[in-house]
Amino acid sequence: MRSQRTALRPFLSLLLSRQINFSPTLRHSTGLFRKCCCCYTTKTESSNPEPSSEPSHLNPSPDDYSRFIFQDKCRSIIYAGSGGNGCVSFLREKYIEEGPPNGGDGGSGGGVYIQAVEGLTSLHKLARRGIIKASRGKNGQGKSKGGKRGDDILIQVPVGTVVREVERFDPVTEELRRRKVKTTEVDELDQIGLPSMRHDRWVLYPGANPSDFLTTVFPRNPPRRQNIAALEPKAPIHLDLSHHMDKPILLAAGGVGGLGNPHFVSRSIPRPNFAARGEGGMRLELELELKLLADVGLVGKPNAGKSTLLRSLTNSRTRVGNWEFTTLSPNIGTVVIDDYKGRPLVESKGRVPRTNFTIADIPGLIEGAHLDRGLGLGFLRHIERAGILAFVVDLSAGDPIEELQKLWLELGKYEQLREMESSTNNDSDRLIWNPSSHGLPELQVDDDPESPDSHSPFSKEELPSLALPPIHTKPWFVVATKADLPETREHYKKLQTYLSAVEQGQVEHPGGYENGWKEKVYAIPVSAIRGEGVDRIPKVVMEFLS
Ligand SMILES: Nc1nc2c(ncn2[C@@H]2O[C@H](COP(=O)(O)OP(=O)(O)OP(=O)(O)O)[C@@H](O)[C@H]2O)c(=O)[nH]1
Ligand SMILES: [Mg+2]
Repeated sequence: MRSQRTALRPFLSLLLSRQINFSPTLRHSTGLFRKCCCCYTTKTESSNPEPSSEPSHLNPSPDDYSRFIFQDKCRSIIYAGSGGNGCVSFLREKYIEEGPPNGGDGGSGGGVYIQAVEGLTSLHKLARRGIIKASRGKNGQGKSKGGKRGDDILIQVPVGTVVREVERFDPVTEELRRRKVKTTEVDELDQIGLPSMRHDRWVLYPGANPSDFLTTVFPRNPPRRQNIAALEPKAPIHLDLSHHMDKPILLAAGGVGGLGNPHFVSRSIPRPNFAARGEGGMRLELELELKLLADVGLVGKPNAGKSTLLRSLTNSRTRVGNWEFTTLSPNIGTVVIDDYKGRPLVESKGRVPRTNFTIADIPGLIEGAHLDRGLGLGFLRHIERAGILAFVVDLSAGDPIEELQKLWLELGKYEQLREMESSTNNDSDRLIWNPSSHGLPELQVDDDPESPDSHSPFSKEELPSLALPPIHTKPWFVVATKADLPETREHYKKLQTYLSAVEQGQVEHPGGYENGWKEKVYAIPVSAIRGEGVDRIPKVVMEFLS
C-alpha cells in the first residue's frame, strides 16, 4: 500500500501543478490545492510588482480573514476575599492540662488590583470573566499558627480604560453604620459585653451548641480593615487609566482575618472559648469603558479601502471585500515603528519613545449615520475614541473634496447630538455623580444617615456618558487611496490644493468649524493594494503623536 502511494506521488504533484496553471476554477476545490496556490502566488509576486488578481496579503479573497474579537465596554463584579476566622485553641502538654490559649489569627483575604498595560486593545476577556473573586484567607490554627493570606487578583486592561463604580457593598462600612444607627438590640448587648447572638462575628470552641452564644459573654469586637485599605481609591471609584502602569493599583483590599482566642484574655475571662470571625470582603460592581480605542482611527465611506490600508500597514488579517460594510466591528492593528532590529523607522521626539502605535479600522460611514443609519451611532462612538483621524477617501469614486466634506458633515451632526444629549442629562439631573466627595468610609464627613440616598450604594443604574475631547479638535489627515487606478491624478491634485487652502485659512474647515484643527493637513496618496506610498503614514502619525 505504502509503495503504491509513493509511486503515485510524482504523478499527483504533476497533476496539481498543471491544474494551477491551466484551471483556475479547480484551484479552491481542496485544501491541498490552496496551499499550492499560495506558493505559486508568492513566487509570481516576487517577480512582478504589479497587483495581480491572485490573492495576496493585500488583496485577499473575502474568506481569508481572522475575526477580531472586540469589546469597548463591560461591567464586572469583583469580590475581595474575606478574612479567615481566628482559632479557639489551648496549649496541652504532658504536665500542662489546661494551658494558656494559643489559637492563631485568620489570614487576610486577597485583594483586587488593576493595571493598564500596553498591547491590550479590547475588554472582551474581562467581559467574559464577569465575576472576579479574590480568594479567602485561611482560618487560624492551634499552636499560634496564623492562617495563610488569600491570593490577590490582578485585572489587566488596555491603556485608555476608564473605570467607574456602579455599586458597592462593604461589610465593614455596613457594620459601622449598624452600630451607629441601631443602638438597641443585639449591638447594644455586643457593646456592653452581654451575651448576644452574633454568629456572624464570633466562632465558639469546637463542638459548641448554637445556644452557647446566649450564655457566652463576648467582649467588644469593632470591625477592622487591613492597613493596606488606605491605598484604595476614593469611593466611588473613578479612574482614568490613560498611561501604561508599571505597578498595579489596589481596587479593593481583602477583609482582615479574625483574631484568635489569645487576644480576648482578660482578668474576667482567662480562658476565652471564642475567637473572632474574619471580616467579609468588599463587593464592587464596576463599569469599564475604553476612552481611547486606538491612536489612529480610519474614517471613510464603505468600500473606500480602509481594511486594505490597515492590512498594508500592519499584520492584521481584517476582512476585505468588494462590497459595502465588509467590516462590521472595529479591527485594531499595531504598527511597529521600532522592532529593535536596527535603526528605528521614526525617531520619537516625545519623552517616552514610542515603539509602536495602533490603528483602528472602523466600519464605513454613510450619509445619515448620525441618525443611526447604516451601522449607525455605534461606530461614530468609536471614531470619537481615536486620538488622530485618518480620513480615507477613494480617488476613483468621484470628487474627493465632496467625499471629505460629507464625512465631516456626519461627524459634525453626531457631535451636535452628543452635546444636546449631555445638556439634557444635566437639565434633568437624573444621575448624582460626585466622584471626589468621599474618602475611606470611616474618615468621611458624615451625611444625614436618615436620608435614603446618602449611604445607598445601589442608586446608580446608568452612568453618565464619558467626557471625551470634541472630534473637531483632534489632529486629522487625508489618505487618498486607490491611486493606482486610472484618472485619479487629477482628483488628487484637486484634493491637495484644497487641503493646503484649508491649512492656510483661505477656505473654511471641511466640517465648517471655526476652531477646528487645521495646523498641518496632509493628503497622502497611496495604493494600499500594492503597498505603495503607505510608509509616509507612520511618519505623519508619529509627528502628531510626539
Ligand atoms: N485598485 C485598488 N483597489 C483597492 C485599493 N484598496 C482597496 N481596494 C479594493 O477596494 C475594495 C474594498 O476594500 P476594503 O478594504 O474592504 O474597503 P473598506 O473601506 O474596508 O470597506 P468596508 O469594510 O465595507 O467599509 C476591495 O475590493 C479592495 O481590493 C487600492 O489601493 N487600489
Ligand atoms: Mg473594511
